[in-house]
Amino acid sequence: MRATSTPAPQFDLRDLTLRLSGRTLLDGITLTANERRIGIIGRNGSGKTTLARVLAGLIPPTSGTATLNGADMMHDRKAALRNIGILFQNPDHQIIFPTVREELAFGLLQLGRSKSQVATQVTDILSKFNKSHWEDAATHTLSQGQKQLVCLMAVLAMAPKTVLLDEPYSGLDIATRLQLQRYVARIDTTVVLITHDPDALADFDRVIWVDGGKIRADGPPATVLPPFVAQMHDWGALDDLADLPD
Ligand SMILES: Nc1ncnc2c1ncn2[C@@H]1O[C@H](COP(=O)(O)OP(=O)(O)OP(=O)(O)O)[C@@H](O)[C@H]1O
Repeated sequence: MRATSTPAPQFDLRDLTLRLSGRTLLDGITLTANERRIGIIGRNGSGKTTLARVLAGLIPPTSGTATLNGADMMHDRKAALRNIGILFQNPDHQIIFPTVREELAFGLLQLGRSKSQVATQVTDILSKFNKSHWEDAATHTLSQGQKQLVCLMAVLAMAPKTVLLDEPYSGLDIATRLQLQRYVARIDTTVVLITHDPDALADFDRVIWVDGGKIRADGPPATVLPPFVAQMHDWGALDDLADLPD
């Protein structure tokens, strides 16, 4: 009988720990995940962005392992480009090219595509978002929401298996947020969304609550979000903003 091999889980984190400057930022995180919509919530400074950076292979963990679809993002940069695309909170930290065309082309060139393939794919992604008229636009003239959409298109053009969005809606007005959320809802691959907005995760398959670099709760939104919101209100009644880090 032919042996059937089970595909590696999309995310496989084992005892992931990160210590920097004498502080433990991630503390023994272990989980596997295959869901299509995963939310990550937690207080400011709880370790969400740090976890995202380790997942994407941008920071090496101090100990433990993190693999995505069986590949170690830290040691296999080609696999990292295919597996994960990240949209950070501030598009100004992500956009480096003077025109939208060059910005969208960059990642595709990194994937080794030819110049003519890249030109076609840039045209395609702009047309998919009804933004063909943006191709020659100067990136510095775009609004925050427009820049965020350029970053999202740049990520999606590379067709990664997972799209990781780190607070993509902060700094956007309600209308722009709703428009961008609509684009995100249409993404037909796995989405990991880091957010402070519990409502944005109500329809998700799974929510992971990170607290002090550890997983405090992990499950469906209906289980994880109510205690999270209650805890946030309890903390809101304190004045721990006055505390300084150790
Ligand atoms: N390079 C670094 N060296 C030392 N400490 C760091 C470093 N980067 C982040 N930290 C600390 O790690 C902790 C977690 O930061 P992180 O940015 O991951 O939190 P977060 O949950 O994404 O927060 P926010 O919701 O505010 O974006 C914070 O206390 C931060 O000060």
